[in-house]
Amino acid sequence: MLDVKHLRKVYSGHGRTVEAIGDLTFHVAAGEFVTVVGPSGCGKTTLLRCIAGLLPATAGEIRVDGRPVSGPPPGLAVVFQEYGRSLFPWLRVADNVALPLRRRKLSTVERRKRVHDALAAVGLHDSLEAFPWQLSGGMQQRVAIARAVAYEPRVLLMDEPFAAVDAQTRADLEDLVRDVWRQLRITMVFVTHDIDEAVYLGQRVVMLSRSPTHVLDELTVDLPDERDQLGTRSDPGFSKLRARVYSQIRAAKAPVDLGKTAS
Ligand SMILES: Nc1ncnc2c1ncn2[C@@H]1O[C@H](COP(=O)(O)OP(=O)(O)OP(=O)(O)O)[C@@H](O)[C@H]1O
Repeated sequence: MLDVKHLRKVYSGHGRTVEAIGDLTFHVAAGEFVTVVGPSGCGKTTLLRCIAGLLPATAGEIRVDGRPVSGPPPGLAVVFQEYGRSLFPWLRVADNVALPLRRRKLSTVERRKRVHDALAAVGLHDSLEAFPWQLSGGMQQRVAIARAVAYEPRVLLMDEPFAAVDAQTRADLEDLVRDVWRQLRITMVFVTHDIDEAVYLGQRVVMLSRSPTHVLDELTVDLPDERDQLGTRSDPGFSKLRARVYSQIRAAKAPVDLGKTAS
């Protein structure tokens, strides 16, 4: 479904050259939930922008459904970290969610149904008429997720989407994302610097080195599909997995701001 092959990305300009991504190769199968974890500044956002066709690769290739990415691929949606900047403050919630559907040839009835269903799926069926600035940060991020879901993407990329919300809201949103994935079986690529989040959410964790980035290792998360914040996180299997991810990244001499430490 998604193939990243020898991806390299170098930024240059204003007398400065940054090799953000050195040589990245990994594969994501259709319907799989893959989390990508790496230290702050290792090129996670750069990677997602390249996959989303928003940034050209310096070298290497990305394919979605076998087709090389040279612009935004059809059927792919992205949820960014900065929900405050991704929603239009002058549009009501329902109109924000309906926005990407404008290009699709849908009847008004079908469009309304998709918007309503997507907002219901994220628990915001009663906020259709609200403006984004009337909602909390967590609710705004739910709107951004609903907008992506309403589009019915085959691939959903998420770029540290919960980094700016409080711990309780973050836990709720993590469960929401897993529910959405389990219902719709979209192919998910979720990047985070939080090791616990990567293990809790993913079926597989791809671990990245510091820039110039390469894949350190990949780990299958052999935890049951049915997960919950208390039970799963206190499971000895969960602790083992997060310790493995933590030690891999620490062994690569990552900086200290790597989310939570393993115990
Ligand atoms: N437009 C740009 N021009 C030049 N350098 C850039 C640009 N965008 C990112 N970089 C550099 O590329 C590297 C990777 O940045 P990127 O934002 O992709 O990392 P990240 O892992 O997403 O970071 P964080 O976890 O802090 O969000 C960094 O050194 C950054 O300074």
